[in-house]
Amino acid sequence: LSYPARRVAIFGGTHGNEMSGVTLVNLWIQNGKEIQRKGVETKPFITNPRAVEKCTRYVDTDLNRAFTTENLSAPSGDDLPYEVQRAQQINETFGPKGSPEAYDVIFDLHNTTSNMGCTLILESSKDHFNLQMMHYIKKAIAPDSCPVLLTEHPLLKYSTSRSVAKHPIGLEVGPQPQGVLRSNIFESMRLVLKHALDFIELFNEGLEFPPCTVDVFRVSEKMDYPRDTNGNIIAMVHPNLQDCDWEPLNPGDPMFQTFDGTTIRYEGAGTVYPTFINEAAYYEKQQAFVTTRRETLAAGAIKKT
Ligand SMILES: CC(=O)N[C@@H](CC(=O)O)C(=O)O
Ligand SMILES: [Zn+2]
Repeated sequence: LSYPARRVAIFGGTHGNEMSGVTLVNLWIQNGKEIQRKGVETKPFITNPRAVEKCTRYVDTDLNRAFTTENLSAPSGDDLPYEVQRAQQINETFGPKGSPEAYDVIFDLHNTTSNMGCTLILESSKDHFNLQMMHYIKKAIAPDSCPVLLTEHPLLKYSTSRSVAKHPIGLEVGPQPQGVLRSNIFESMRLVLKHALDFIELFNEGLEFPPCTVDVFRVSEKMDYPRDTNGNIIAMVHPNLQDCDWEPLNPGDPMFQTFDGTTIRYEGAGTVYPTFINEAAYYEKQQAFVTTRRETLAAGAIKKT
C-alpha cells in the first residue's frame, strides 16, 4: 500500500439505538475540530437517520446486512425497503464498493450489550493497512486491551455499511444497553478513534510502519440458544459464561442454563473464545454468541510514497 488515506468517514447510527456512535457523530457534525488531522478529510455521517429518530436498530431491515451486490445493483425506487434505499445512497456517496473512487477508510461505530470491551472489527486478514492501524491502536491503548475480531468467514461474513470503503473498520464497544449512554463506553470509543486518526495522520506524513504481527480472534461458529419445536428459547446463557467474552470456553464447560436449572455444556472439540455473548440484537438472528479461535496475523511494512 502506498497511496495516502485522504478520505475518511466516521459512521454512527448504522443501528439507531447504539448511542455512543450516534452521539459522537452528532457532536462532530456540530464541531469537527476533534477529528481533524493534517492531510486528512474526515466526514462524520449518520447512516440510518430514521432508525436514530425512532431509537431502534432499524426500520425495515438491518442496514448492516444490506450492502450486498444484489441490493446495491437493484433498480432504485420508493418501493424498496428504507435501509436498501439508504444503502444505495451511502454506496453512491462513499463507494462505489470495490471501486477506486471509494473512500479510503470508514470507521463504523457500534455498541453491544455484551461485555466485549473495546473491540476492533477487521473484515480481511490481508488488509495490511488495517492490521498496521490495529497494531498501533493496541500499543497506544495498553495496558488496556483492545481485542480484534476477524469476521472473515465463508458463511458468517455479512455485508456491512463500512464495506463500501477500501479499508473498513468496525468499532464495537460494550457493555451498554440499547438506547443508553454510558460515559465509560462513550469515552473509550472516543479514545480509540483518536488513536486511529493519529495513525492515519502519521501514515500520510510518510512515516514507515515496519512489519508486525497482530493477535486476532477469528469468527468460527454461531451458537443459537436451545429452543423448543415452536422456536421458543428454553435456556439462558449460563452464569459462568455471562459477561465472559474473550475468555476460554473448554469442552465440558457450562454454556446454557434451562429454566429448571439444568446446565447445558459446551461439546466442541477444543478451546474457543466466545464473544457477543447474550447480545440483545442477536435474539432475532438466532445467535446466543459466536465462538472464535485465536490466530496471529502478519502485517507487511507500509509507507506512503
Ligand atoms: C451488536 C451489533 O450491532 N454488532 C454489529 C457488528 C458489526 O458491525 O460487524 C452487527 O451485528 O452489525
Ligand atoms: Zn450495531
